[in-house]
Amino acid sequence: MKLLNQTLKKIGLLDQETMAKTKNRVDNLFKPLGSLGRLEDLAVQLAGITKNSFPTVDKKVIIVMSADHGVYVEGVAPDPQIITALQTPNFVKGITGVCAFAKQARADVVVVDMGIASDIDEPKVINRKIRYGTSNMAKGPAMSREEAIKSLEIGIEIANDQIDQGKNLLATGEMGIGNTTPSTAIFSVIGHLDPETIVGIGAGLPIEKLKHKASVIKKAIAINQPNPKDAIDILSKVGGFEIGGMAGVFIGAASRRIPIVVDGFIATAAALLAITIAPKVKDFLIPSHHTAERGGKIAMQLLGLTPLFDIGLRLGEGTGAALAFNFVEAATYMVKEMATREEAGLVI
Ligand SMILES: O=C(O)c1ccc[n+]([C@@H]2O[C@H](COP(=O)([O-])O)[C@@H](O)[C@H]2O)c1
Ligand SMILES: Cc1cc2nc[nH]c2cc1C
Repeated sequence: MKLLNQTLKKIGLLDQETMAKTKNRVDNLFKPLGSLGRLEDLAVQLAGITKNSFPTVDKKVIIVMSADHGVYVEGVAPDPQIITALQTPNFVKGITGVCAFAKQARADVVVVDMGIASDIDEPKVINRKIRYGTSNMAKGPAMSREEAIKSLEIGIEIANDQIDQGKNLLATGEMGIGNTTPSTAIFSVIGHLDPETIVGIGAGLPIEKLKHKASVIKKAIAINQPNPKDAIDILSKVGGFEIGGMAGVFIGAASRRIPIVVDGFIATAAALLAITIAPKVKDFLIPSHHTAERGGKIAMQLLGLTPLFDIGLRLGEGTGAALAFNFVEAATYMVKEMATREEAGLVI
């Protein structure tokens, strides 16, 4: 709890002066006013985060967190649970979806075992296993409050390690068979929503099983009664180890004034927990895409952010975040490389 509290105390506000200076430069670039759309907003946000009108975001990393879920036994996911353990080493081998896009974006991928249900025989996967999967949230809390805090603090430590190594743009991704179920529970609790109105197919659950998935989520909420105002309570009762880890990464990045990209449905649930713990974290978040998962649009509304693009992604892993890195870096090139009217010698 000490690391979490110390980190929360360090989170500041966006620097309004640098933002105003950058907005002025962007408005004076030789182009029609506002014609570079969201890239202009990104440039101003990055200036506010870094207190620098000309920030560099060339050292990028996607932190992929893996874990398993006790609620899997309720039949809420289409794939064998072992896929979490099988796919996780593939992230360090460079052969997954997120690795392909990270390579294109010149980003590192760091992989963390937060609580996979079996041991991972791959030394490059960082072993921060809290437990061999959460407990079944349809029967009781997914984890203890201590474990929830531990997951947040591991996320903070991983973010700090990466930033200490020089990373200046972070993102989170995840892998966890069944994790759209706790994510939907988190949105339902914080948004006071009936799970049936937002539940989706996840990695491809047959439509006829959706009602069952919603009923499992409803049962988990009814049994555990998470307090919608206490994100640590929600995380412990209906969350997951990788979800807590990602929430910790968001908090850690914000405390160091490092921009951080939010990926899809599960990462959005983690970001929502992070801003429920510390509302100031929101200013440091950059949402990548609208996931095609059914509740995705509502999830983003709960977070209060508008993603950069909507191209039907629903893989997770950090794939959307890796693509978004290109937009974020482009915004910094726009400010640096384009000339203002004055710099271009124009007097009209
Ligand atoms: O990020 C998303 O928007 C997303 C949407 C649906 C599924 N996923 C991925 O699919 C897995 C979870 O799906 P499920 O059906 O097992 O709950 C997990 O490994 C996620 O990375 C990810
Ligand atoms: C193959 C596979 C890859 C994934 N990557 C993220 N979630 C996933 C789920 C499955 C099933």
